[in-house]
Amino acid sequence: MRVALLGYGTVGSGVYELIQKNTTAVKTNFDRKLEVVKILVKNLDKYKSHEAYHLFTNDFNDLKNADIDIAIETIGGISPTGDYLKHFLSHGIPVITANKDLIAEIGSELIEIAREHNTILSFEASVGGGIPILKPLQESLAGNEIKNISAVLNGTTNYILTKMYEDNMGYDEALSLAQSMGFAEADPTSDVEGYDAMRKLVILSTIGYKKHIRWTDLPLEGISRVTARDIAFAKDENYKIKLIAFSEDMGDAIYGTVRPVFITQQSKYAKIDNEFNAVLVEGDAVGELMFTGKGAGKYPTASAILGDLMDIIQNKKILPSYIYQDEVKIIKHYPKEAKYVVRFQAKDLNLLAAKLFSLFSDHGLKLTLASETQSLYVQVTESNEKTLLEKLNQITETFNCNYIHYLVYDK
Ligand SMILES: NC(=O)C1=CN([C@@H]2O[C@H](COP(=O)(O)OP(=O)(O)OC[C@H]3O[C@@H](n4cnc5c(N)ncnc54)[C@H](OP(=O)(O)O)[C@@H]3O)[C@@H](O)[C@H]2O)C=CC1
Ligand SMILES: N[C@@H](CC=O)C(=O)O
Repeated sequence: MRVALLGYGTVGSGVYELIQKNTTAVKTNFDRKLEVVKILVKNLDKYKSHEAYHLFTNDFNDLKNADIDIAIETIGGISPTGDYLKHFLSHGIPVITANKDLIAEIGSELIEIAREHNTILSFEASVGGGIPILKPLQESLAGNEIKNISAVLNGTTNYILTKMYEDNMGYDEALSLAQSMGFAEADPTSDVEGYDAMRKLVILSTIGYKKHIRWTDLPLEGISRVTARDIAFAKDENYKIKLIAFSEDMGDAIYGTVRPVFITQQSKYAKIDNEFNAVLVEGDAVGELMFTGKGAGKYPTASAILGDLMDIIQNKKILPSYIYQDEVKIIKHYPKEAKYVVRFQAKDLNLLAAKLFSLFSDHGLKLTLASETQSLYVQVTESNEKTLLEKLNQITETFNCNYIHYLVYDK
């Protein structure tokens, strides 16, 4: 099996190493010779001293002209990657990718091309790093109606929040560390603003609910507005803050979001720290299942790619059930009763507190003053998020103040 590797960064180099490590086992177990024959990169000079420099190229035409059985894409982004993948698939060459941006954006189009040309597009590594989740969702859980999915899906932000919580590390230092360990995207805005987690949630939800969900349709908030003071408050109150992605099939509509939430120490996510991810799936037959493991990094991600590679070597021709049915209605605000933590920043905190009492006195109201940051933390229960926001917006108009509100997530 002649493999073309596109990209030789964190993930690509891991894939190369794992292929070298597994060639003998593949030969023994499947009677196939596995061989990387081309490696596409951007900057050829970086690889001059690599033992396999002769395989490297920065010209895609070299891959087009080579005799290739499988293409593995670890470049990232939409362009030119999308065109590269379309080229392979339309020539009947199976493709494995870790690229969630591409799958969330044009996954259905790519799968259609694969189907037309009787080939495969696999993307297990695009969600949850090393955690096998797409395959179980499509194959092992095929007899279930998936009710809801909730998850920690971004290693970088989970790492940052863990370091801020456990070690009082600053946001910038924690982000730099995550980048140096290869967890972050080329542009970490994708991580910290929640786009990466949202793309992954939409891939999971589209497969799980078999409904058309565009990643740009769902409300999202990243962690860039979470302050060190918020984390200290969470600690004082025995909570943690996590960037959680969750969606629920409500029959005629989908609720889905990525947002920083407060969780209790008893939450299923409380011990999912650093670059670890976790995906909690509820099926009507099986009930709740939780999948956990390293969601980012060189070898965990390469491990997921090797899993896809083994399927292709064994001639398993299962195309992901990334089926788009009719567009679904999206519910934008959390529709159920929940507890919230709201942080207000205002000049006159006493007046603000009086107003809060008048609006929320019978809603389990608890106020905590953080005078050093001129802020007030409010814990309150509301019947649904839309009602809460109406009240909060009424307050901001009256007091010319700003706020951030966190759902207290109860899983
Ligand atoms: N890092 C992680 O933990 C995970 C990453 N992913 C996904 O895997 C993919 C790769 O991520 P990662 O390995 O971290 O990225 P890196 O930035 O580490 O590596 C990207 C590689 O692609 C090459 N490249 C970039 N642009 C081009 C281009 N136009 N033509 C040819 N080669 C190009 C780079 O070449 P050069 O070396 O010359 O610069 C580099 O080798 C992304 O889609 C990412 O979202 C998925 C799961 C986890
Ligand atoms: N940047 C991503 C990498 C894996 O998908 C993350 O931090 O999770």
